[in-house]
Amino acid sequence: MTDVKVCGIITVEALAAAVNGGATHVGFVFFAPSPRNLSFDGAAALAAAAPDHVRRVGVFVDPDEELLERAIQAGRLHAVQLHRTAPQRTGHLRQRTGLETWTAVAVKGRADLTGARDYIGAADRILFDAKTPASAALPGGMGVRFDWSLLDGFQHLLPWALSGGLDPANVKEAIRRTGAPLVDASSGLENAPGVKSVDKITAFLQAVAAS
Ligand SMILES: O=C(O)c1ccccc1NCC(=O)[C@H](O)[C@H](O)COP(=O)(O)O
Repeated sequence: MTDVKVCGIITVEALAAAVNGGATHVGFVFFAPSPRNLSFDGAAALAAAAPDHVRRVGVFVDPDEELLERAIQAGRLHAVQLHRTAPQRTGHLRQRTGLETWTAVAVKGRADLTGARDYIGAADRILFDAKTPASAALPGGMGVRFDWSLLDGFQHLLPWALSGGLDPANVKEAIRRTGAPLVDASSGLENAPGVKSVDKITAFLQAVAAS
């Protein structure tokens, strides 16, 4: 069975759809420019509504330690996911927080994959996500997909996840093609940026369960 992270949840309705549909992880974004950005109060409210068996992952872009600490407490986070980071910084934050730590590796070409090896000993999981354009405001959550064939024959030395442009229509093929142990989606489960669709979340989780 493939694990699923529904990322960018900001309402209890979306949270309930993810939990009831069998998501193993939910993602709370703490990045002000994102349409999915959560306040600390918002994160606390969602955490109070979430059963503990569904892992709460905080999503951060090169965060300072105060933001990280406050978000971890508010969202009672089980894990942190770091974008635009580096191995040493990741290892430092992992040690400081004591939490499971994911790092996003932005992929456009095969050379991008090799950077994942630098996180051995620093991160607990690699999230292979599509590289968003340099001009984009966000490093994730943009519905950009990378060429899954780049993962062909890649030797994964850490637990990993597949992300970037996944939606209810393509996730089965993504799992078949890559063998991903965990899939992560955000904008493909929305009707507009930041507006999650209960129907799309449900359909996504059903498609994963059927794969
Ligand atoms: O989702 C955001 O707004 C976001 C903002 C800043 C950094 C990361 C962000 N999302 C990270 C995720 O884990 C997304 O689920 C992942 O990038 C895939 O997004 P999508 O292509 O929209 O499914």
